[in-house]
Amino acid sequence: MTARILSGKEFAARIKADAKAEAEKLREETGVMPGLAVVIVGEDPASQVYVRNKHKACEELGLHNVSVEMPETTTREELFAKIDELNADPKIHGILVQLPLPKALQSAEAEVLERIDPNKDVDGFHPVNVGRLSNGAGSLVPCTPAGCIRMLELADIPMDGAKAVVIGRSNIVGKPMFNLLLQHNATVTVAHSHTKNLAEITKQADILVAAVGKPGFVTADMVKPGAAVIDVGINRIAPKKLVGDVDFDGVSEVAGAITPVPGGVGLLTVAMLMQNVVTAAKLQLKK
Ligand SMILES: Nc1nc(=O)c2c([nH]1)NC[C@@H]1CN(c3ccc(C(=O)N[C@@H](CCC(=O)O)C(=O)O)cc3)C=[N+]21
Ligand SMILES: [Mg+2]
Repeated sequence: MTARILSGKEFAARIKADAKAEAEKLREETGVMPGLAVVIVGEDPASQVYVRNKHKACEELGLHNVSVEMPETTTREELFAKIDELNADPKIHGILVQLPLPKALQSAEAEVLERIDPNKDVDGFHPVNVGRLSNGAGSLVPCTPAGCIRMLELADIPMDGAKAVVIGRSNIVGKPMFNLLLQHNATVTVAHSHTKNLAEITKQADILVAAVGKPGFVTADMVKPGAAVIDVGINRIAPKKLVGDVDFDGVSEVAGAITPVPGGVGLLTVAMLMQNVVTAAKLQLKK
């Protein structure tokens, strides 16, 4: 069997088209065009692809967008002041502070994320939005997991009653993915680096999500025949070679559906960010 390839390009195009229509309607009705600010502190080369793709997507949708570049030596207070300024800026509806922060600011990461107005938090990382998601009332949900769920819906892959296994328990992917799959009535297991007999668990999954950060970690022997395998890994193994957490060639012989890297989940992440900017603009107009 050869798996159906779930094209990030195709699903991202649908998510962006919906967000674009919503943004245009909002502008007609209120005169407001949603706007995004991306704050980048220092120069992390891995972040640059993402920032470039985000910028292109904003242009494609006609969204207002600004990049705020701050030096590596930025202090916690300077970053707070910038966030306060963006929180107060009526043209900016979404604020994203690119992670990881430089070493000197990493201990302040939680404070930085909490400084962002929760209704402008298009990453969905603010504790208020984490709580809303956990309570089932999330509107600004982390882009990567939200994009994966939207793709499963668009691809008609059933979540209701399915057994889902998420490998990885990060705040950015694993935990919000758990909450979203649960809300869609999947039976969800979260596995991680301390999990025993991992393959025994992953082999039960109808939906297997890999968010580990290790190239080729998920191999064919860990996958149930016919399963949907979502590869969230972004591992740069050479300057121009990006691979996921899934051994794509081996696993695509066993799985029913699989996302490639590149061209998979990364594109969904950017598309869902666009949707979150529009959603954030609506949240602010309601106030
Ligand atoms: N506050 C914050 N929010 C984030 O969402 C965030 C972040 N910080 N820091 C970095 C990571 C990484 N990330 C990516 C998203 C899309 C692609 C992407 O567009 N990938 C394409 C292109 C890959 C390529 O050609 O290199 C693909 O997979 O096909 C990559 C990486 C978002 N992140
Ligand atoms: Mg992918």
